[in-house]
Amino acid sequence: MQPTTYLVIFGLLLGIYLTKRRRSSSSLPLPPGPKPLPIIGNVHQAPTGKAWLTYREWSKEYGPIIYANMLGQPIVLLSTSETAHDLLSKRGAITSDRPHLFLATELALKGFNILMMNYTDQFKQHQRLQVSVMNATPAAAYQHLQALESQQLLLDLLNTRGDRIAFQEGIRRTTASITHSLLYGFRIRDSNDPILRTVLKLNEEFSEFIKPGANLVDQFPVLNNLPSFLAPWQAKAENHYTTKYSLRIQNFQRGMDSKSWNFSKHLKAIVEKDKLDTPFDELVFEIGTIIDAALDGLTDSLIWFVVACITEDETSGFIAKARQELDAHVGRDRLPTLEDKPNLPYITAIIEEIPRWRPAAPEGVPHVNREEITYKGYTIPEGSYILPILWTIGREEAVFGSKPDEFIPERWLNDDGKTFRAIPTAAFGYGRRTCPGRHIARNVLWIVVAQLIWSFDIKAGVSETGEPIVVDSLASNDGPILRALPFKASFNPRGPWVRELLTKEGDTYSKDHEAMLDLIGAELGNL
Ligand code: HEM
Repeated sequence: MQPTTYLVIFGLLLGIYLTKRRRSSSSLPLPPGPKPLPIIGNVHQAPTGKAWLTYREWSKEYGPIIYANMLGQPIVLLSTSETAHDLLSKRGAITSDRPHLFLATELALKGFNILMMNYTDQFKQHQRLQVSVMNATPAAAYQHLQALESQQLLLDLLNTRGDRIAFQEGIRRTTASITHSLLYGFRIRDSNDPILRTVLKLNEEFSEFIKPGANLVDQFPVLNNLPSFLAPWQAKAENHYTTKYSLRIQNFQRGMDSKSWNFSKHLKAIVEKDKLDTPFDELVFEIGTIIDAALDGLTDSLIWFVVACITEDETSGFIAKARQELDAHVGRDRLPTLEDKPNLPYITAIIEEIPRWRPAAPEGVPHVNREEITYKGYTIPEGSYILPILWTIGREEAVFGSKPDEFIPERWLNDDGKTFRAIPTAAFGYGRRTCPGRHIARNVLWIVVAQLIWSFDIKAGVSETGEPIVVDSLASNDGPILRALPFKASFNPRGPWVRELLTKEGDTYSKDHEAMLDLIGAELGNL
């Protein structure tokens, strides 16, 4: 490189540093963390992949609250339930904003994404809309529709024996069909459905956009003035936005045209009735973002459950324990339903253990503090990106007990095996930005997991020579959504009663889906 090039890069870095540098009024020190270099801070130590593993190591060295600085941007990593609750829940009034998006992501979103919106009055209005369809009471009304899709998954697995299909696709169809039914009133029958494929592609693209350093323009916004043939991110972002826009408008219109009740109709009616200041496009994008947020968390958690089954330590035998409970309380003549939940605490413990063991967002979703904070003798500068590291928080032995890397549902139960220990969950985030879909998520996971355990022996897939294929329970992508790498599994019915029951119940596509949605609408209308 020419010396002038070095000079230009240095100038740009200095510019970024000076713009982002925070001035503190406090005399208290910053929290501990890896030693920074002048100007670039800790950029040279930033993890290049699976950051949650590095952050866990840092927490062993520096403690529960860590400070790092990326080109002047303060980053605060929290590794315990206590620090996350203190800073994100108790001080939620000042720690519920989100970071500025990178420029390329801004271009791709053109401004609106509720997940990344600051905690403003406009956001609170959206939150009220979400609560009307997602808090615990309305969530309970969706259980029959969720059970219908779960039953379809069982049938699909039964008819293909699981090992001959990519069972992951069957799970994805199920979660996509639940979400699209509720939000827009139509089912997804096939994992190759073009709507589902487009949502997945857009989610994948979005994950790429938000990665630090994904596009040079994120670090050097001035580059956006280059002619478009030298600025490839512009076309990429425009294409992302237009695809998303047309998908969302089409889905919303389908929701409106559908004969039955759905979230789109319900939320539009609230906006009109309460004369809310929510523009049409914003409502349409809000509903689309709910699909994006729901789909990955649900699908990946269920796939991690299959990993837990395949890699379970024979001595812990969590499947055997769950079956004992199912056999005692449900029997073999019917599938378990959410109404059985009070009698099946071990299944509920499994549902809590899945996202502790493999959190959908292992590095958390960043919060931003609008004011400087003093905490435990440290100062946290205003505008810090505060990350609850859900991977590490869920592995805190003082809270969750020993062997935190292992899948042990018992950690959620008292010694009587029936009542629950009062331990904080981490997987759904904290404070005013806690996942609003957590009630729906827990119900979906509960129904699908209970019915899968009731129906199948879930084992590793076999090689061409008939040997079980070993699955590495840590094999995953690099995030930000934790996804198991593809693997084979086999789903064999536990006994003849399974096929008998599922065959007798028959194909779910002949059921009156619209009537089920209308029943939900009537129930919500009575709340
Ligand atoms: C196992 C499944 C799921 C997991 C583990 C999960 C986890 C999370 C986490 C960690 C956050 C960020 C919280 C924070 O900022 O502190 C979040 C946000 C969100 N989740 Fe979920 N989620 C799941 C399923 C769902 C479902 C089913 C829905 C919708 C039906 C949903 C809708 C949302 C939305 C809209 C947000 C943004 C909230 C905000 O920014 O205020 N999630 N989720």
